Amino acid sequence: MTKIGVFGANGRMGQALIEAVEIEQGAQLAAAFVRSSSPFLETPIKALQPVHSSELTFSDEEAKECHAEVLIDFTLPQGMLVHLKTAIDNKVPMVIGTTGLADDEMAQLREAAKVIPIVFARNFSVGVNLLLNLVQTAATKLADEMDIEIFEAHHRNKIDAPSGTALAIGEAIAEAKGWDHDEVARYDRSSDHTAKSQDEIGYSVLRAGDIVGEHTAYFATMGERLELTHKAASRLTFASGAVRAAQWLKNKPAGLYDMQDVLGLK
Ligand SMILES: NC(=O)C1=CN([C@@H]2O[C@H](COP(=O)(O)OP(=O)(O)OC[C@H]3O[C@@H](n4cnc5c(N)ncnc54)[C@H](OP(=O)(O)O)[C@@H]3O)[C@@H](O)[C@H]2O)C=CC1
Ligand SMILES: O=C(O)C1=N[C@H](C(=O)O)C[C@H](O)C1
Repeated sequence: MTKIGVFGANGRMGQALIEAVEIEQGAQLAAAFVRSSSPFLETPIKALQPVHSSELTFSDEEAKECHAEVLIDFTLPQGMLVHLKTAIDNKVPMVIGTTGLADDEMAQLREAAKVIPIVFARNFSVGVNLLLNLVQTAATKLADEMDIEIFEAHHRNKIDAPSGTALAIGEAIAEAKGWDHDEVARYDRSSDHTAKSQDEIGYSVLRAGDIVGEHTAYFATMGERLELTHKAASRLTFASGAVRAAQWLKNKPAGLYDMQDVLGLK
């Protein structure tokens, strides 16, 4: 049995994580945390996620006392860093799905992984993690004059762009091509009126309605086009992957792991 603590329990992913812990065999909810300023503090978990118990939510400042064997964070970068400090101070492994991390925030995560085991993934679905391998095959096997573009679509409330998954796909392609991702990524064509180069990865973004998460990598040339697409239909897909990662991580040594490690896809 793996006892799991969930941060951001009132968030979209927090609620999906509580449901996933309930569903997954061998997982148990140690505690659900919200911010100490949250209107959801000390409300029944059942109010957030009906399938769960009527135990109350705790403040994330109380996480050190919850006896969780693994902590899961899908919040925002500034919240994740506070929660990460709690995990380090208490030597508790952590699963992190928060996206939109700046370089210095990513550096802090890497430092933390020298002390505790961490699974960090910008997408916890099986399909996207397979897609990361498929785009590398396409990037290396297809002719060099292919145009490479990445499109992502998400719900209206997503604030980081491009999505963490889109960037992970672009970074996987850049690695396969031997490119420096930061040099080849092109995010905005509105002020740069030059033709498409085959040595660049273009990104485009859509935000609308309740789209859970869709990603397409395009490999196009004259006369043909390959599109590799993943569509998530439910947040439970990501949440179940994160709970699986937590169970996998429980007894691992300190280090930075990703979902491909968990799934054995490397
Ligand atoms: N890796 C993956 O597979 C996936 C990653 N994500 C990522 O997960 C993250 C959350 O997404 P989502 O659930 O849709 O977002 P929501 O806005 O629904 O939830 C965010 C949660 O984080 C909490 N939070 C925000 N800031 C802080 C802070 N400073 N300290 C403590 N808690 C804080 C919020 O609390 P409050 O309500 O009090 O503000 C809320 O509970 C995003 O980064 C998203 O990209 C999402 C899906 C899949
Ligand atoms: O915010 C979301 O919703 C999602 N975020 C992740 C990302 O940024 O890639 C994963 C998923 O697509 C949903």
